Amino acid sequence: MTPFTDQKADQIATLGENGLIEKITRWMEPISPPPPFGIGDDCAVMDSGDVGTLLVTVDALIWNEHFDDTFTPQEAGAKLIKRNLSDIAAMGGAPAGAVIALTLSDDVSVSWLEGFYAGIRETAQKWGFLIVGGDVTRGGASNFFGSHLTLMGSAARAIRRNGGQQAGDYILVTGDLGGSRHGKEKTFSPRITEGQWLAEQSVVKAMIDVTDGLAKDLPALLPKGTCARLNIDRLPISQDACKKSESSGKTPLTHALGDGEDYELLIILDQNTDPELLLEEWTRFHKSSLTLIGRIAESDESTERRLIDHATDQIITDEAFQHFR
Ligand SMILES: Nc1ncnc2c1ncn2[C@@H]1O[C@H](COP(=O)(O)OP(=O)(O)OP(=O)(O)O)[C@@H](O)[C@H]1O
Ligand SMILES: Cc1ncc(C[n+]2csc(CCOP(=O)(O)O)c2C)c(N)n1
Ligand SMILES: [Mg+2]
Repeated sequence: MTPFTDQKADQIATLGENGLIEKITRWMEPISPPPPFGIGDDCAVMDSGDVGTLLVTVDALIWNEHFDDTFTPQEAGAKLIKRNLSDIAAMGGAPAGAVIALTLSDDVSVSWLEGFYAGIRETAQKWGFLIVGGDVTRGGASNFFGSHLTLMGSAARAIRRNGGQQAGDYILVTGDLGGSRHGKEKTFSPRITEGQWLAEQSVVKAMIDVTDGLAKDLPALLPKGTCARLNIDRLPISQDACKKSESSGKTPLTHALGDGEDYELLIILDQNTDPELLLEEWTRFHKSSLTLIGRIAESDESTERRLIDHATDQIITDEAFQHFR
């Protein structure tokens, strides 16, 4: 029996990425605790007694899915590390050690791999953690390169996706959004320092990193019975999103909400605080920007977990990035 099928109804493409993870969550239920200890957050949280809170995350870098021939091998290696660091940042953590699994076809170049590992080495050194092992396995005769990094870390206070946020709380985002294929997919810097600083602020309730686009990652922070009311004119839309819109025929807003690979932090702030105070403090410590983009609000069924344009009351319908679609 092969892992593959010709039956459309049985293909993961019919299910979509979210549907597949929902299924896996159900299949795993007896052996997988609820988040943040199991499936459902940026990292899994493990209680390690007196060492503090441990974080674990795994993310892939696959040829023609996450990088292409415009990448140098160093950029590809760095991206594998930075994608995982972004998830540690989203919990307010620091990286501690990692293992790498490679799945390679026979024709992968040794000199390319050397460059790939140089990118890994430089990036891990920059962020101060060790690669403690890994695995190599064969992925067919030709044209396959897959890599997976399992990264462990720790956090004094791990910020979850669900931190008891509710209608009235503020929504903020670091950096700017959209157009990542124009360069940010290679040059982004994971928001590790920013994530740790935010975790020290008791008014920060919840956090996620924006990898699939605001249109998908913001709903993951919205409790049942709520929506996000956004001040669209305040949304930090990148220059690259505007550049992209010139050739795509889509609006810069559509790119900002749906391109993905922003690797920014999306933050929920307690409503019983003045967000201006946090924004002011922020500028004293960080070069990157932080923007207040809206608030969580109560919703009816038709607007539940949707993004609403606060100025017009219209539902924003943009699609985010999804695999298997
Ligand atoms: N194959 C799988 N088996 C078990 N759990 C999974 C699997 N794939 C994803 N998950 C879990 O589902 C949750 C959501 O996964 P998702 O990949 O969307 O999060 P993420 O890692 O933050 O996103 P990204 O991959 O864009 O960085 C996470 O808790 C993750 O550990
Ligand atoms: C060759 C190539 N094709 C497509 C893209 C765009 N892309 C790939 S993965 C992803 C979102 C997060 O994925 P994941 O859920 O795997 O973390 C996006 C926006 C790219 N960068 N390079
Ligand atoms: Mg994440």
